[in-house]
Amino acid sequence: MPLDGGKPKYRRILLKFSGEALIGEVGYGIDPKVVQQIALELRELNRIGIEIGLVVGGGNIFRGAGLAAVGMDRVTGDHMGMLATVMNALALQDALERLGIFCRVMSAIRINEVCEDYLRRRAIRHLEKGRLVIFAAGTGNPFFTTDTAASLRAIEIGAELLIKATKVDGVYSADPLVNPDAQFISRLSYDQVIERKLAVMDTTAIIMCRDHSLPLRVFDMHKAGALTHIVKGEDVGTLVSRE
Ligand SMILES: Nc1ncnc2c1ncn2[C@@H]1O[C@H](COP(=O)(O)OP(=O)(O)OP(=O)(O)O)[C@@H](O)[C@H]1O
Ligand SMILES: O=c1ccn([C@@H]2O[C@H](COP(=O)(O)O)[C@@H](O)[C@H]2O)c(=O)[nH]1
Repeated sequence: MPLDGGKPKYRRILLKFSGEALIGEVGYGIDPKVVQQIALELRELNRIGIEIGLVVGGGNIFRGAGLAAVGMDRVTGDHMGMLATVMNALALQDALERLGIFCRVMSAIRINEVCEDYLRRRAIRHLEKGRLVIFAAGTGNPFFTTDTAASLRAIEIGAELLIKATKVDGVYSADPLVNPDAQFISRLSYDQVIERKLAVMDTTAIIMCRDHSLPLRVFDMHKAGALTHIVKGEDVGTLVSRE
C-alpha cells in the first residue's frame, strides 16, 4: 500500500516477527507464501526510505525451552533455537532480494560462511545505505528470546519504534488464543504490561523498552497494509509507551 504522499512518522524502525507465524499453511517450518507477503510489505517501506531492522523468532522450528522439556540440555536447545532464527533470516533475505531489496543478515553467532557477524556500527551503515538488516541468532546467548534481542538491537541502532508483528491484533487482558473473553487494550504503559503479566512479549524485553523509552507497537502481521499505516503514525494494534 503506497503512502499516498503522507510523510512517515518514523525514519528507522525495528520489526520483530514471530517465527511461528511463518508456518502459515504448511504445518511446520516456513511457508513461502507468508515470507513473500512479508517481503512485499517491507518493499513498500524500503521504497519510501524507511530504515528497517528485522528480528525473526525461531518458534516455527525450535525453541530451547521446548527441547529442554523433552530432556535435552537447555543450552544446547537454545543454540538450536538461535540457529533456527538464522534459517528464518536466510529465507527472508532470499525473498527480499528476489524483490530487488538490498539486504544483509547479521548473526550474533559467528557463521561467516553464511552471513555477516553482527557489528553495531556496520549494521547502522547498512541501514544508512538503504539496506534492510536482519538480525539473526537472537542475542547470541542462551536463556534469552528473540523478543529481548529485538528490544536490544532496536536500542542499539537507535530505532524510533519497535514493532512486534504477531498472530493476534494487539495486547489483550489475557491471551486471546486461550481466553475468548479477553479484552483488547489499545494503549498501555510498560509497567501496566509487567504488573498485569500480559505475556505478549517477554518481561526482559518490556523492561528494556521502558528503561530506554522505546515505544512498542503490537499488531497482527496478517493484516495487509498495516505496517504502512503504523509507519505513518496511525493507531494500529496496541501501543506500549510512557503514558
Ligand atoms: N495478554 C496478551 N495479549 C496478546 N497476546 C498474548 C497475551 N498473552 C499471551 N499472548 C500470546 O503471545 C503471542 C505472542 O507471541 P509470538 O508467538 O508472536 O512470539 P514469540 O513467541 O516471540 O515468537 P516465536 O513464535 O518465534 O517463538 C500471541 O500469539 C498470543 O497468543
Ligand atoms: O537471544 C536468544 C534468542 C533466542 N534463543 C533461542 O532461540 C529460540 C527461538 O527464539 P524465540 O524467541 O523463542 O522465537 C528460543 O526459544 C531460544 O531457545 C536464545 O537462546 N537466545
